[in-house]
Amino acid sequence: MEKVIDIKGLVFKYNDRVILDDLDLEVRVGDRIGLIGPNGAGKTTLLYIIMGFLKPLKGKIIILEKERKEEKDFIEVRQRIGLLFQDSDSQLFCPTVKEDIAFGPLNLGKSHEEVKEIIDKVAHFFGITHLLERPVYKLSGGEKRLVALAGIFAMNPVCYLLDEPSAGLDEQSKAKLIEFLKTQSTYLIVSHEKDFLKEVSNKIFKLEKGKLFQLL
Ligand SMILES: Nc1ncnc2c1ncn2[C@@H]1O[C@H](COP(=O)(O)OP(=O)(O)OP(=O)(O)O)[C@@H](O)[C@H]1O
Repeated sequence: MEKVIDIKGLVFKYNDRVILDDLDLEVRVGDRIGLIGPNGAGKTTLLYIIMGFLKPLKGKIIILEKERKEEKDFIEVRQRIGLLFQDSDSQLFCPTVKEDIAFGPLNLGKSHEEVKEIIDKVAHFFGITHLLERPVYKLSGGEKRLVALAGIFAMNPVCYLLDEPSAGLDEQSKAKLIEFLKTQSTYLIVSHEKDFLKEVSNKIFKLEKGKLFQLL
């Protein structure tokens, strides 16, 4: 597989307002893409369309070499592409951190033994072992972000879509995030932090007036 995502001629409107206007996007294996753009430009909307949460008016969406149109086409997409929501509260819904991280791999059919090993590995990597038994709602914003990242990492996706992953992270947690990204090969990151994006991206695009412009 060469292209993970191949989108052509995407048009999306909220009511009569055009958000994405004949937009093309390719994410190839090995692409580490940074996506910037003004508030309200449509960056999150684009990620939601890739995951099948929003339906475009027009456009061809090929993900993992298959055209995706209907709801059922996106089941595989959601199993193999990891989305980090901008708001961690949209991501975390289990009573405890441990259950939240276990949810994805259990859903993928991993055994309880395998899931236990995965939880140990990702919790250790993100330095959140001490949080595993804690209720999710009692975590701080930065802790929630790390737990959400660990939950996606646990699913071993082929590509990550990360919506402002560094927002609210302290220096140490941001360094962890960067270390994590260096172990991954294919991702698209939405962020307003240009220095962070320069450090972790090999291509940078700007979304403006409904279209993507390559800056780097
Ligand atoms: N359900 C909705 N109905 C109407 N307009 C909406 C709806 N959801 C989002 N929008 C609008 O669509 C536009 C694009 O939103 P989106 O969240 O994709 O922007 P963004 O580029 O991710 O912005 P930010 O950088 O602020 O996170 C915004 O102007 C937003 O107000």
